[in-house]
Formats: sequence, C-alpha cells, structure tokens
Amino acid sequence: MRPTTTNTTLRALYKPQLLRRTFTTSRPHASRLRQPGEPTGPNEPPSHISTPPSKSPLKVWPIVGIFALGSFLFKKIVDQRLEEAAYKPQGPVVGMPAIGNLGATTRTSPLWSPDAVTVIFVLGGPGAGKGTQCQKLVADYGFKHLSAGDLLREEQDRPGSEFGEMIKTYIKEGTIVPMEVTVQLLENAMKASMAGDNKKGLFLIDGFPRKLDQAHAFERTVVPSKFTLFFDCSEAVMEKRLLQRGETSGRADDNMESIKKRFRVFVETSMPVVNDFESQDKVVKVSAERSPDEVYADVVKMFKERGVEPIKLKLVQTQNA
Ligand SMILES: Nc1ncnc2c1ncn2[C@@H]1O[C@H](COP(=O)(O)OP(=O)(O)O)[C@@H](O)[C@H]1O
Ligand SMILES: O=c1ccn([C@@H]2O[C@H](COP(=O)(O)OP(=O)(O)O)[C@@H](O)[C@H]2O)c(=O)[nH]1
Repeated sequence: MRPTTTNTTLRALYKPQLLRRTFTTSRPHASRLRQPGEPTGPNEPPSHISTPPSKSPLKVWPIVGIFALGSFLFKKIVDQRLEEAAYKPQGPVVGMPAIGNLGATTRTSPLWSPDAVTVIFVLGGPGAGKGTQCQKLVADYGFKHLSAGDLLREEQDRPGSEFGEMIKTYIKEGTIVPMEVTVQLLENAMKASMAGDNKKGLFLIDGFPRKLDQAHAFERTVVPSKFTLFFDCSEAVMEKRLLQRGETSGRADDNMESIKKRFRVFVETSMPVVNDFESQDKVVKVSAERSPDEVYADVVKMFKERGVEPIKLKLVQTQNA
C-alpha cells in the first residue's frame, strides 16, 4: 500500500539522520572513539566519574549577559510605552483642555436630559439686540446668560490659551470658530454655573449655534434645546446699531469691514440653523426693530405661550393662591 511504502521510505531516509544528529549534537565523536572508562578528552575525567553539566563561566556568562541586557531593554521599552499611554497633554488651565483633548463633542449621548437642564438658544444677526434682551430675561426669569461670543473673547484673552490666536482670527474675519472649542467652553460654563447658584440649570445661550454642525453637536452631546428665540432685524438697522456700539465696545469686529463679513456669514451659515429649528417647530420669532422694551414685551408674551413664566410672576401667583 502506498502509505506503508511512503512510511518505510521516510523512515529509511530520516532515521539515520536523526540518529546522527542526536550523536553529533550531544557529544561529537564520543560513541566512535571512546572506550568504557576512557576519558573523553585531555581535560575531562573518565566517564565513570560523574561530572555536572559544564559550568564554565565562559559559556554561561555571555548567555546570562545577553538575557539580562535583553530583559533590561524590554523593561525600558515597556516602561516607555506605559508612560506614553498615560500621558495626556493638559490645557493651560483646569477647565479648558488642550486641543487634542476637547471631549465635549465626542460623546454619543447628551450629558443632561432636557428635563433636568433648560436651554433656550438666542439667535439673530449681529447687532439684532440678543445681548440686550438676554439681560432683561436674566433679571425676570432667573436664567443664566451664556454668550458664546463673550466666552470666546474671554478664552482669546486668557494668558496661555492655546486657542487665543485662532479665536482672534475667526472673530476678526467674522467666521465661525471650530465647534469643538465653543461647545467645550459652553459645557464648562454650564457645569460651573450649575455647581454654583444655578442648581435648576436654566440657560439662555446667546449667539449660538451659528452653524448646523454646532447645533447638532450641542444637542447630541450636551442637551437638546427647549426652543430658539430668534430676533428678526434688517441689515440696515443692525449696521447702524453695530457702528454705534463700536464707538465704545472696543471689539475688533465692530467695524464696517468685519460687519459686512459677519452679515454674509449670518445669512449663509447661521440662517440654515434657524430654518432647521423652525422645521422642528422650535423657533420663537420676534421682530427686533422697535425699542428694547417693546421687543421685550413681545418676548415675554411668546415665552408665556411656550409655558415659560417669569420668576416674579410665579411669586405673585403663589402669594395670591
Ligand atoms: N431694540 C433696540 N433698539 C435700539 N438699539 C438697540 C436695541 N437693542 C440693542 N440695541 C443696541 O444695539 C447694539 C447691539 O445690541 P446687542 O444687544 O449688543 O446685540 P447683539 O448681542 O445681537 O450683537 C447695542 O449698542 C445696543 O445697546
Ligand atoms: O458660536 C459662536 C459664537 C460666536 N462666534 C464668533 O464670535 C463673533 C462675535 O459673536 P457675538 O455673538 O459676540 O456677536 P454678534 O456678532 O452677535 O454681535 C462671531 O462673529 C464669530 O466670529 C463663533 O465663532 N461661534
């Protein structure tokens, strides 16, 4: 049979070689030359005197040395890798991580539920009066007002900020700072506010989101908004207000050149956010061209329709009840 022939052939071929290999590796020439009791070499005792395996330092130490060196190098590499893995670049101050570590937008679910934290976005063109109206709302409703622009300017001016120069350029050009930075700043400010006196987590987020990616990232990773308060205002009116504000604001973008750029960015980039929220029935629109008080009266009315009441009014109701 074929397998038998093959096995026999294999045995014939390999057995002597295996045997020969066994002899040659253990003690060369021993079986051929040595007689019983005869010394195996000039420096070796006769074979009946048992000898321990060779302990010659010349043979052992190189191996031990190589092994020790290998272990030492291996340990060094492992230690270095562990150190690298543990190293996380730190931001210049606690609260704002380094660029590589901006984690706010990487979460897969919101940090807070809209039942626990109320966020109302406040949008409108540059100079529409967002900040002015927010101040009034803070006084009457107890909201914490967070202006994305103010947070960015603070970060820009913070000594040691690795985002400072970048923010400066974006603001001067009227373009939108990468959302990772703005969302992280907002999240930090919200946490700080809630750790302080804003236990209820009531926020007006002013001048944000100005771009769809910001809107989606914030709602996906921080908290879905309740609705957006949108101030509708013509460019002519906004321009007049901004130039007037520029006389005292000291802002690098309250000048004609930056204003024009901001208007264009607002129409092209920020209006799609308002339209997106509108399609979800999440926009409260108020005309912003009248006096601040008249605009505010409308805001209060619209908030009431959405079930948001001023704190003072609630107190009066409690006293009457
Ligand atoms: N309804 C208004 N009528 C006239 N001036 C206003 C009104 N609202 C705000 N302003 C003024 O216009 C400028 C821009 O207002 P601001 O609230 O800073 O706008 P935004 O935050 O939208 O840029 C400020 O100087 C402010 O005093
Ligand atoms: O989410 C934001 C909000 C503001 N900005 C920048 O900050 C500037 C000023 O915004 P702010 O809301 O302070 O002023 P406004 O333009 O409404 O007067 C904008 O033009 C942008 O360059 C930004 O990049 N992302």
